[in-house]
Amino acid sequence: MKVLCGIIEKDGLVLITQRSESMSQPLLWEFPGGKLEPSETEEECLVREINEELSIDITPKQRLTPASYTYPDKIVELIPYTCAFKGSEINLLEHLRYKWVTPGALASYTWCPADIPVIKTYLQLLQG
Ligand SMILES: Nc1nc2c([nH]c(=O)n2[C@@H]2O[C@H](COP(=O)(O)OP(=O)(O)OP(=O)(O)O)[C@@H](O)[C@H]2O)c(=O)[nH]1
Repeated sequence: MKVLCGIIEKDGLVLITQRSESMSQPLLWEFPGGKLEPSETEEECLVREINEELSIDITPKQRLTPASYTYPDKIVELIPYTCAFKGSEINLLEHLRYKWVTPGALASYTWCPADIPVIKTYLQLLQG
C-alpha cells in the first residue's frame, strides 16, 4: 500500500509525531500522513491526511525517494514530501505527541522502521 508522509518544515525545524498506544506500531515516531486513496493525487492525500490528523494546513514542496518496508501484515511504500507549514494551531486528533526538532536530532527517536531510509535521504538532501 502507498503511504504519503510529510516532512513539515518551519524555521529550520521539522514536525514529528508519536503514534498513540491504540494505533498499530504504538509509540513509534513517524511523519504525519496516511494511505493514498484511489481518487486523489499524492499532494491531495498529504494535505487531507495532515489536516485530518493535526488540523493544520501544509503545502507539499519536494517529493523524495520512496522507501518500501515489509511489515508482518503489509508492505508499505512510504512516499515522503518536504512540506511548508502554512500556520494555524496543531490539534492532536490521533497521535499521542508532536515535537518540532532539528534535523540533526531526528536519528535519536524510535521510528517506524519504514522511516529510517527516509530520514537518511532527507539529511542527505539538506547537506546538498
Ligand atoms: N503516516 C505515516 N505512516 C507510516 C509512516 N511510516 C510507516 O511505516 N507508516 C505506516 O503506514 C501506515 C499508514 O496508515 P494510516 O496512517 O493511513 O492508517 P493507520 O495507522 O490506521 O493504519 P493501520 O492501522 O493499517 O496500520 C501505517 O501502517 C503506519 O504504521 C510514517 O512516517 N507516516
